[in-house]
Amino acid sequence: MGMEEETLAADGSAHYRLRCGPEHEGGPGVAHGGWISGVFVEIVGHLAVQMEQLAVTGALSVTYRKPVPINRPLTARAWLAGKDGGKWTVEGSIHLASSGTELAHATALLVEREMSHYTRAREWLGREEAGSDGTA
Ligand SMILES: CCCCCCCCCCCCCC(=O)SCCNC(=O)CCNC(=O)[C@H](O)C(C)(C)COP(=O)(O)OP(=O)(O)OC[C@H]1O[C@@H](n2cnc3c(N)ncnc32)[C@H](O)[C@@H]1OP(=O)(O)O
Repeated sequence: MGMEEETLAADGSAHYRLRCGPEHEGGPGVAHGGWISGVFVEIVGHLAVQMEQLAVTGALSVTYRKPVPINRPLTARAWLAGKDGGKWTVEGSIHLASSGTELAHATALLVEREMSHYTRAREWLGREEAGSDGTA
């Protein structure tokens, strides 16, 4: 996703240097919105990894404030905004490195899981496909 460096701050927030390459161009000189969302999924998810907790993204809301330029140094941050049992609210932002201006902001709901999540997912897929006649 164009991540070049990650640092963890003492307050637990994660800070990144990154850049959007031309392969993710969504309009002349600017990033595709899917790349921006993908960066957020990665950085909010990685915050849980850093805290040694397996969690999946249940919901992600992105506000695209300004076009994100390709081929320019960017910075990003992710931080824990709240926790309610096994549900985490994690926020993220992407900034133009030269000015610090916020270009996009995200709020994500992460849901804690055990590794059995993936076994159940495979079992669920098996049931779905067994019930399908293949014409869907
Ligand atoms: C440079 C370094 C870079 C490093 C990069 C490394 C990358 C590493 C990082 C990469 C990271 C990649 C990460 C990825 O890409 S994860 C991939 C994308 N996400 C998924 O595939 C998840 C698919 N969805 C599910 O599996 C289920 O729907 C989940 C598990 C999310 C919930 O299933 P379920 O509902 O059966 O779970 P529960 O019954 O235990 O519910 C628990 C609680 O959560 C509440 N709830 C659930 N969903 C929502 C919702 N949408 N809004 C509001 N609330 C919601 C729910 O009401 C309940 O609340 P409460 O009743 O307890 O109050």
